[in-house]
Amino acid sequence: MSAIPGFGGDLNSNIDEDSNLNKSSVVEINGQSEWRFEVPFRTIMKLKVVNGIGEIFGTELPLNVEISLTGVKYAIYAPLDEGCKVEYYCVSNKANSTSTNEDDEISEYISEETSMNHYMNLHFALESYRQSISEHNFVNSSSQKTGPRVLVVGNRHSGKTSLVKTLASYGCKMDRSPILVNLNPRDGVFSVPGSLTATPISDAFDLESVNGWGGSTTSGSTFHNPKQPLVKNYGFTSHSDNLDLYKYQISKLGVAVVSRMEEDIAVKNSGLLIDTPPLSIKDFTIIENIVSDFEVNIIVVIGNERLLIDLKKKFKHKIASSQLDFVKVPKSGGVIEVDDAYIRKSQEESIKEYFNGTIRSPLSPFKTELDAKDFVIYKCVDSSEANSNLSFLPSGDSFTPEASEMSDGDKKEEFSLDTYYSQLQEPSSSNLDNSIVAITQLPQNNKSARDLMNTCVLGYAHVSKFDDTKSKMKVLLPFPGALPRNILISTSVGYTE
Ligand SMILES: Nc1ncnc2c1ncn2[C@@H]1O[C@H](COP(=O)(O)OP(=O)(O)OP(=O)(O)O)[C@@H](O)[C@H]1O
Repeated sequence: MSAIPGFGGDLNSNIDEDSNLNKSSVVEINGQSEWRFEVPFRTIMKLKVVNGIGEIFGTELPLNVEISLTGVKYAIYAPLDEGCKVEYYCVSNKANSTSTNEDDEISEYISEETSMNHYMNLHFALESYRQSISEHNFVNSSSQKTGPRVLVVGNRHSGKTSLVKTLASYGCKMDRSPILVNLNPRDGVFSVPGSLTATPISDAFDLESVNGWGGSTTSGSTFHNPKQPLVKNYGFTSHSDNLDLYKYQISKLGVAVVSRMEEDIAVKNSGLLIDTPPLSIKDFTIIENIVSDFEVNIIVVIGNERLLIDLKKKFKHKIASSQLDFVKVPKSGGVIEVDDAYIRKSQEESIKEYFNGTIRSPLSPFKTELDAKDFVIYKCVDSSEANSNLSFLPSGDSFTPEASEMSDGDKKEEFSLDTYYSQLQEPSSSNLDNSIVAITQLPQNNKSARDLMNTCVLGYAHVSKFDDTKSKMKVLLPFPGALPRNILISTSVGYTE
């Protein structure tokens, strides 16, 4: 099958085998040390563990199996005293040879100062909690309890995502299935950036995929067990772009997660691991909302004494009634302050992977042309934009659905959509070209604002081109077949082929 422009096609063909950047090298990692390395997007590192046990953020690397990594900042940790021996070489990545300004060279060093022992202790504390809950639930079927609901907070680049990933991997190794909740819309976790997801983790992560997460059920059969995320569309990559919508989607995700746990005893015993965007004490209302929406009972603060003390003061009533515990863990010296160019590039790569798959599991996305008139399209409202522009809007230019279009439920609650979504009255190339749109579960004839807010996302599509004269849009779908005539929500997440 020929490749769709910009979406790569057969990813193996991107490897330029002739241009070896490096001859094969060997790294010996002592026990409880970690080998930290950064691989630019222009380079593919092929590595294998040839002796001992090595793990990346808790996911054990298979012995003598070569894996390919590109655009990553990782550390291989050797948990056992025997240490671990790794062989690697690098080749250039043809697909990205011109798309970034980085060097081709990898950077790497071994560090004996790792925080992994703290993270492992935290894991064992959570595991003994899960064990006691499992035993309780086994004998008391009528009064079941829930495993640890852990919220990880910290500064920007403090290693929150890496810690959550490590705890989920270790939990999975002990046959647990914790739900990994990603509340950082900047990262696409089993989905595209701009979404908030909750995913039960019952299999290892796929280290070779973008950001080391892996495929979801949208990807069909994948190398690892596909994960099945519950996706709420937020539509922006920063949580502050529409705080009301962000909080709303968090609360809806919380309701869904809590009821998911009620239905599955293995998940209920295992609890939750919640990753967050960088939050400070100024964002206390967000933290408070997350704590109540997800019934959080353990807050892990990474390397920020001040935040820990401030949060303890704010939550003293919950601490006094033993509803909430705090744990402080140090920040790892290996955490890298990634720049905006790297973040944007990895967002693009995760969108590309969503449609095109990985090296091992390439997908066949489906391109089709659709008539925009056949669809009802909404757009997420950028509240920072709205706040500055609102006063200039002529009266009557409000995006609140017409009274006749609102359902009785909405009228009763005086629910207004205009802080969250506005309908695209005139879809055009200026507002749809190169954008990611969410396909909701909601049929077009549903006029309830509340239903629109509460809908889940079936998947995402990419509008590559909008023809203004014909009012037709060229759309890329992750699956073949007709796009359901459901309401679409255009996000502010862009992608250019
Ligand atoms: N021990 C380590 N060695 C090498 N790289 C690491 C290590 N720990 C984390 N990193 C890398 O540092 C970067 C930042 O880490 P991470 O994403 O976990 O931080 P974060 O606090 O979630 O960031 P943000 O605040 O931006 O959401 C990532 O690319 C991650 O892979």
